[in-house]
Parts: sequence; structure tokens; C-alpha cells
Amino acid sequence: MSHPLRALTVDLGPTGPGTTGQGDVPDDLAALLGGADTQCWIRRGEGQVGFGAVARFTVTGPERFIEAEAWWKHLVIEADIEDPVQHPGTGLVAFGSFAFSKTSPFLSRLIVPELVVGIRDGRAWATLAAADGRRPSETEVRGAVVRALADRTRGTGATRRTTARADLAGGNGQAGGRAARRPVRLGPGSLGEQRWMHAVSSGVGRIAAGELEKLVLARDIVVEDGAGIDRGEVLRRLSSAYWDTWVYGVDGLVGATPEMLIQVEGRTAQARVLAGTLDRRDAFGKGEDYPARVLAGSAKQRHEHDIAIQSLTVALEPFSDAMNAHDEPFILELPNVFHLASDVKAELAEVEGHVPTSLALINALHPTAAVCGTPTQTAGAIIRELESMDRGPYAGPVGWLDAAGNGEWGIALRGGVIESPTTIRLYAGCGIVEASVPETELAETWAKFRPMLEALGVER
Ligand SMILES: C=C(O[C@H]1C=CC=C(C(=O)O)[C@@H]1O)C(=O)O
Repeated sequence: MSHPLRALTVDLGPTGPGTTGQGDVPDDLAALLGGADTQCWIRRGEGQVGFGAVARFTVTGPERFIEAEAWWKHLVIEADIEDPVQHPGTGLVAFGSFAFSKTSPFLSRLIVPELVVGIRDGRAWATLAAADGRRPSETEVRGAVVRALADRTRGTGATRRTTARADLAGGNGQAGGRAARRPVRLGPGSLGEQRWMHAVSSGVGRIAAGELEKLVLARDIVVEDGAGIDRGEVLRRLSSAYWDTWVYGVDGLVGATPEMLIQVEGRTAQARVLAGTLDRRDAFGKGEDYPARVLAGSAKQRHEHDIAIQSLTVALEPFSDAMNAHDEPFILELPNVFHLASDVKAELAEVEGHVPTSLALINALHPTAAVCGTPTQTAGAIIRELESMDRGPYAGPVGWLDAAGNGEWGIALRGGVIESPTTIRLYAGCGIVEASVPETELAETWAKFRPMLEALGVER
């Protein structure tokens, strides 16, 4: 017999040594990442890590966001939640990942962890949820945290990996040649490099013919590590190297995204729109103002960016009482690339007597022109035709939501899907406009693969 969920949140106090009296919650949540059944959302060491699962929902199709929202609302109404902390992310929480495409067979999902440990502004909390009808006690919550901390200490000892060098044959062939010190192979995905560049040329042709204005084309590559993909270590490496991005781990989907689709806290919604990219390696030694000159100063990059901003603001407008976006984009600096970026902030309106939840918003916003194109329907159809792959959760929303309707949903970029204990498929794409050059776009995908390749110990 199934019972409604019962959950208790406990304030664990400031992070760091000797503060909780129940094992020290580290300042950096990434230190808690270990086993395969952990879910995470971490930026600058804060966020939340979930362990185990007391409830799961999976769905496919065009109504995936709406169906997930209905499931979540029902679960929350039935649940008994005691949450004295009352921050975004406290109380009952679900982590989620959604397919990019309404036609994808990938199972979009929400996962309610048994234990969530979170940090916000230097203070830690934990929520324990039970599905057996009993209300967890404070002692049980603290005990679960102590066990999670102890498992972490056992599971993440010395770093096992050494960096292997992947010597690529033509960029899409075998890797792990003479210099490889362990069995890592980097192989092509659905399309090799030549065929993918041909797809980009076709896309440019369709834009020139007036079928659409912008298209985002992606490709995949496959990394095989005979020693096994160490999910926890990949996430820890991403979190330490890409400190300013949102590091996500939801089942087999892992990555570090710089793009925020929508973040909802009470009535405030925020998004970070990116479009326009410069590889840091191409900017090296060219002066401090080089990124601004080639990104903000380029008509092609500005055009690509303006289309992405407009697609978000037009979709957000019906849900907003007020909205503001800076007139000028800024340069976002990441360890691998520079991006042209814009932050958008909106005061959410009541729609039919309710402030929209984060899931209702992603239903309206996804897919933006940063990952699909303009017009959306045409771009989506051409993506299906030219990419020769199913994107799965790549470029779909990934993040979490709570019982009060708060949530953070990034766009699942700069990541991959662990397909077997030894295989991970990585994805990267580029905005294509009429002025795009296939070779340049191919090079850009390699720059976007870099965070994952480095985290997997593949040097290229
Ligand atoms: C589609 C991706 O990036 C998007 C986000 C930022 C910049 C982009 C660009 O310059 O093309 C893409 O629109 C990806 O990383 O796979």
C-alpha cells in the first residue's frame, strides 16, 4: 500500500568544520557527490544534492511539462511537509530532466530524493522524505546526513584518474593512441565531422532561401573509458573547473551549463540567455578587448544573440507584470569560451489566480532560439532532418523545483549522457545564421565539448 510522502527539513547551521555537531557539511557541496543514485544542482559550491529516491515520474511527448506539473502538484497536495527553514529548495524537492524534443523516446523525469542536503548563503539544511507513512524525526534527518557524509568520505578518496591524451584521427576517429595511459577512446557519434559540416551547409542554404532565420545544429561524440565512467568524479571536476556554471547530475545526464532557462524565486523569474561564442584559445594573446570586439562588435554574433533574447522575452511576456533586460549584452567569461550573454529579470503575474510555477514557465519557454532556432517549428523540423540523431535530454531543461513553485531550470548544455558503465555520449551545438561557416562551427563544437572532455580526463 502506498502512502503520501512525509518530509521534514532541518536547519544544519553554517557549513564548515565543527558547526553542525552531526558531521561537518563541507563548504563545497560537490564534495558530497559519490554514488550513481545522487542527483545534484551545484553552483559555486552551493545548491543541493539528493540521495536515493522516494518517488519518480517519467513521461514522453508534447505534454511532458504539463503532465509532470500535474504529477508534482498532486504529490505535493497529498504530502505532509514540515519545513521550518522556508527557503527556495527546502521542503519537498524534485530534480528533473526533460527531453529536448516532443518526439523523443527519452524519458523525461522528476525524481524526489529520500535525502536532500542543501547549502544557501553558507548555511546548510537537510530534508528527509519517507514513503512508508511515518514522519521522519529530526534525529533521523541528522542521522541520514551523517551517513551520507561518511559514505562520501569512503567513496571519494584519492583521485583515481590520470589524464589520458586522445590522439584523434581526423577529429572523429580513434583516440587513445601512443600517448594514452589508460583505455580511453573518443569516437564519432551519429554524424562524422564531414557529414556534420555538410548538414551545417544545408542549414545555411535553407536560411539563405528564406525558410528560417536561425537554426541550432548539434552533434554527438562518444567517449569510452575501459576503466569505467566515474560519475561522481566527473561532476566534482566540472564543479571545481566551471565554478560559475550550474553543474547538474540527474540520473545519467551530467554536465555544467552556463545558460539559465528560468529561475523562479517567489514572484521573481530570471534567465540568462547566451548566443555568440568565442573559443578562449582563439583569443589568447590578442588583447583584453578582443572578446568584446569579436563578439559584441560582430554583426553576425549580435544578430544570433538578438534572436535568442527575443525568443525568450516574447515567450515570458504573457506571464510577467514587468520585465527588464539590459540593452547591451555582456561578455561571459568561462574557462573554455567567451559568450555574448544577457540577463533577463521578470516580475511574475498571476495567471488565472496563480503565479505560474517553474514547470509552467518552461512549458512556455522551451525551446528558445539559443538551442533550436527561429521560427521554432521550422527550426525543430529541420533539426530532426539534418542532425540524424535524437537529442535526448541534451538542450532540454534540467534542474529542480520545490513544493512552493520555486525552481531552477538550466538548459542541459556542455554535458553528456552516461549510456553504459564505460560509455558516455557528449553533445554540442552551434547557432547557425546565414553568415555561418561550417569549419568555424565545427571548431566551436570542440570548444563546447572541452569541459566534459577535460572532466573525463581526455585531452584534445
Ligand atoms: C547549443 C549550445 O550552445 C548554445 C548556447 C550558447 C551559445 C551558443 C552559440 O554561440 O551558438 C549556442 O546557442 C551548446 O553548447 O551545445
